[in-house]
Parts: sequence; C-alpha cells; structure tokens
Amino acid sequence: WCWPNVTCGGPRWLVVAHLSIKYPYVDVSYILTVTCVSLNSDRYVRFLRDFLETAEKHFMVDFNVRYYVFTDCPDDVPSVNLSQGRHLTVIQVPASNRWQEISARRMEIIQTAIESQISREADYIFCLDVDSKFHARWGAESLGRLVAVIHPGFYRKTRNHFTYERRPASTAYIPMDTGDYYYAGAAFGGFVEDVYTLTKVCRNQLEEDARNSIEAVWQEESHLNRYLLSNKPSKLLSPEYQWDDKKTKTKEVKVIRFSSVIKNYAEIRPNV
Ligand SMILES: CC(=O)N[C@H]1[C@@H](OP(=O)(O)OP(=O)(O)OC[C@H]2O[C@@H](n3ccc(=O)[nH]c3=O)[C@H](O)[C@@H]2O)O[C@H](CO)[C@H](O)[C@@H]1O
Ligand SMILES: [Mn+2]
Repeated sequence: WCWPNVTCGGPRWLVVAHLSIKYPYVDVSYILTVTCVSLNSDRYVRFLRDFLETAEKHFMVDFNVRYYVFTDCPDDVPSVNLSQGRHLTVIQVPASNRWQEISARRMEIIQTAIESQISREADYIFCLDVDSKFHARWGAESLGRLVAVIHPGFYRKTRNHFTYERRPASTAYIPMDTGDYYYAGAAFGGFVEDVYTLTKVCRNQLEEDARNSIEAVWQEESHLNRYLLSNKPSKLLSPEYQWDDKKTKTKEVKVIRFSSVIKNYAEIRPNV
C-alpha cells in the first residue's frame, strides 16, 4: 500500500497487520541492512562508524535489525554499541581493483548472501551505500515488496535528462522517451525474495555486459534502473531517503533522513 504521510511517525500496529498476512505468528519484523564496503582498508571502512552509529539512532528503531557488512578488511570494522535486538554480521569478500567493479559486484554479493543465509533470517532487506549517514527517522513507513528511492539529482528533471544507459549494446539500455524515474543506486530494498530476484537479474546482466566488453554508464545503478522499468517498485521513497550533503536543502524536501557525505573522490576512488 501507500503510506499517506511519510514525514510522521507511523503507528506500529499497521506493520503488524501487514506482516500477519504472510507471517501470521510473527509480530515483529526482522529487518536488515546491507552495506558493502571494500577496497584498501580504510578508504571506505572509514565511513562505517558514522553509518552504524547514526543507524542506531534513526533506522528502524525498536525493530530487530541485523547489519551485514561486506568488506575485504574485517579487522578494521569498528566496534559500535548496538541496542537490544540489533546485531552485526561481517562477511569477508575479495577486493577488486576498480571502484566501478566493487560498486557493481554488490549485486552478486547480496544475491549470494541472501541465498546462503539472509533468506532464513529476515523478512525485509535494505541495501545502502556506506558513504552516508542517517539524520532522521527511517522507519516502517518505508517497507514494501520492492522499494526504490528517487535519486536526489533527478527529481526535478524530465526523463530525457536521466542518465540511463543509452547504448543498445548494453543490457541496461533504456531508449529515450521511456522511463518513470531515475532511481538511486545507493538505496533499494523490500521483501527478501523480491530483492533476491532483483540482485540476481542485475548480476546476470552485469556479467553479460562484461562478456560483451561493455560497462553501463553508472554500473549497477544503470542495471537497477533497467530492472525497475520492467518491475515497478511497489513503494517509491522520496529523496528524503537518499539526499546528498553536497546539495543545499530545497523547499520540497522537508526532512533529510539519509544522506551521502561529502568525499574526496580523487583520494578514495583514484581510478575515476
Ligand atoms: C546516491 C547514489 O545513488 N550513488 C550511486 C553513485 O555514486 P557514489 O558516488 O555514491 O558511489 P560510491 O563511491 O559511494 O560507491 C558506491 C558504494 O560502493 C561501495 N564501494 C565503492 C567503491 C569502493 O572502492 N569501495 C566500496 O565499498 C560503498 O558501499 C559505496 O558507498 O553511483 C554508484 C555506481 O557508479 C552507485 O550506484 C551509488 O549507489
Ligand atoms: Mn555513495
């Protein structure tokens, strides 16, 4: 369904009712965030402490949450005090040489983790960029079968200005005069089984493109946008849920809930 007012704290009974359709004996959702971190020890791990500490304050407060952190340097994961019912799982993944590959391989990493354990542990999953902080409530109003967020750079633009992949040779190709929104690659989620299908399809398409020596213009974000064109999200979140610290707050955005921090691209992504 569509939550009428995302800016207010919603009554919890609605969520319970929602869950009872599928899980009649479960009265609290088991929600989980996935963050992928990788590359040369502290380059992206440095964002993790703020991410986790602010998530503890704002993300699904009072629900069970399991954070999954994927990293090539598990020893550098900071220890953060977690509230009751909240856990952190760290999974070691190989590093890649190019940031584009690391970002894109998140689809494969998430798909594999859902298969091996997450499908037995959670009802919902959100997959978020680590270079970000929570600033205000991100709660049960965000739940849905398939949840996407409008990219903060594109909500005022018309679709021919969206940076979809425009080359027909890529499986992420979207022709001009087509498309609904430009979705952020940094935040998506939903029912675990729906996110599983999304990550599997995007992973397969990324691999097919690689075999054909083509890389979509915004890597997995381009494939996510292609997937969501054919598989419409059941819930669309406003850029309140994926803002960018570089952007000045505008009058349409009442509450900034989650935002990318400003980073020095030349330093942390040297092969830009
Ligand atoms: C707001 C938004 O929609 N941002 C998207 C955008 O740029 P961004 O500038 O937000 O990309 P980014 O540098 O944050 O990379 C995406 C994410 O991949 C992970 N990572 C990346 C590089 C690395 O060396 N190590 C590492 O762990 C990390 O979780 C990071 O947050 O484009 C990327 C793909 O091109 C992704 O689609 C991002 O989600
Ligand atoms: Mn990011």
